[in-house]
Amino acid sequence: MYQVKLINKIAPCGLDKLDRTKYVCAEEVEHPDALLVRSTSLHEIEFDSSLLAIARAGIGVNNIPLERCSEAGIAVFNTPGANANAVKELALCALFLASRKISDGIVWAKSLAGQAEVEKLVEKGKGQFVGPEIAGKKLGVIGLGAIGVMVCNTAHHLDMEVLGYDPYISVDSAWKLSRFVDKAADLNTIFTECDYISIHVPLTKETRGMLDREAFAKMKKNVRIINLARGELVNNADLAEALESGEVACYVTDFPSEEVLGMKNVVAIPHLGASTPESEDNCAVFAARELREYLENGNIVNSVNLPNLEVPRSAHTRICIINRNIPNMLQSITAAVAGVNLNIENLYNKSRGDYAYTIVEIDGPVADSVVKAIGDVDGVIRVRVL
Ligand SMILES: NC(=O)c1ccc[n+]([C@@H]2O[C@H](COP(=O)([O-])OP(=O)(O)OC[C@H]3O[C@@H](n4cnc5c(N)ncnc54)[C@H](O)[C@@H]3O)[C@@H](O)[C@H]2O)c1
Ligand SMILES: O=C(O)[C@H](O)COP(=O)(O)O
Repeated sequence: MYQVKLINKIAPCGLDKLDRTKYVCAEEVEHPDALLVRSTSLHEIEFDSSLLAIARAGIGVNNIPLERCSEAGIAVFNTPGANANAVKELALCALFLASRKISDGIVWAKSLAGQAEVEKLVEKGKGQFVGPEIAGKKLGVIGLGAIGVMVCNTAHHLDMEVLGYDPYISVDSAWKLSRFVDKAADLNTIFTECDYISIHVPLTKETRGMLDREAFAKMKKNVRIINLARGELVNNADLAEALESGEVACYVTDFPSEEVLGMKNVVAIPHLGASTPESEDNCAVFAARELREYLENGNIVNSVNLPNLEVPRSAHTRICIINRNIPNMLQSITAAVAGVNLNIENLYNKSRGDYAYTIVEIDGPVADSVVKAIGDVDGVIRVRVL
């Protein structure tokens, strides 16, 4: 039986994809083959040597120690695009929240409860919540992946002028992007020209703090910023200054922190971007399928730390090897197999950065001694026989 440890609440329709005659899925699992996780941080968690895979039912993997996983031969997966529509819808909502002082207005209206002539008070007091329309304004979108592209395309239909920036845009995203979205040559163009800026990039060493004092100083006075991606993309101390001085008119974030909650003109949403039944189901189903394919067939689909390699099984046995991307690996691995006179039916190998993945198919059983010989090859990190 495969043991899958559930770190967060995962939608049941995803768990249904894991056949209970082959899988145990529970919060308490002693020696897990796999973890299913959402946003809980795994950085401080020690992994059992049994652990083969982690599936993130969602996109951001900054809660997972990727380097440590790669070194331990643990494949990490996420679910690209599976919650993009939910975040796009919240981003549209955030555009209006950033403009129209809706959340302050709602709080104020509620505060009128119990007072006489509420209708009159409403008409008298509503002037304090005036905010601009988004039509005709310029929106800058940083990061044109699954979410960013959808935000751009929809904002165009709301009559905004849209500028997009992504130096690493994928061919797939480029195909999906509306021709009405203009390409920003650099971040400065987004900073200097836009009335609204929405950020949709992963949190990495490169993007951490990308909105800082220098960036705010270049922005138009009264710019409105939407951050549904990760709190750490913004330098909080610099943001506080920019909000205080009025340089930034409003900051809408899906990542409240104590610091941010203390700032003025902040609209804080409690990380609801992917919290729709549709996206929770999508992510859970994607993640469960990725785990099943990896555990049962050794196929890697949507990994964030290892090369993707998906090929149909066409022989009795599969030897799946995670190895370093260094010279002579294939020669050493095939020598270990040939040493006992086994014939290789198929051999697949793909690399990604410092790591590579090799599938060797043999038309018959494979002795433990062969597995040991492969495992002993310098540069081999993990061997599995399926
Ligand atoms: N609030 C939520 O609940 C929620 C839900 C999903 C995703 N997210 C966050 O949103 C991020 C984006 O999600 P996605 O599904 O669009 O991911 P994605 O991988 O499809 O797109 C990310 C895009 O960012 C681009 N990028 C990377 N570095 C960049 C840089 N320095 N400058 C400009 N562009 C850069 C990439 O090229 C890619 O096109 C996730 O990484 C996650 O942190 C939040
Ligand atoms: O990166 C993501 O996919 C989002 O931040 C969603 O996180 P969640 O699954 O914890 O809602």
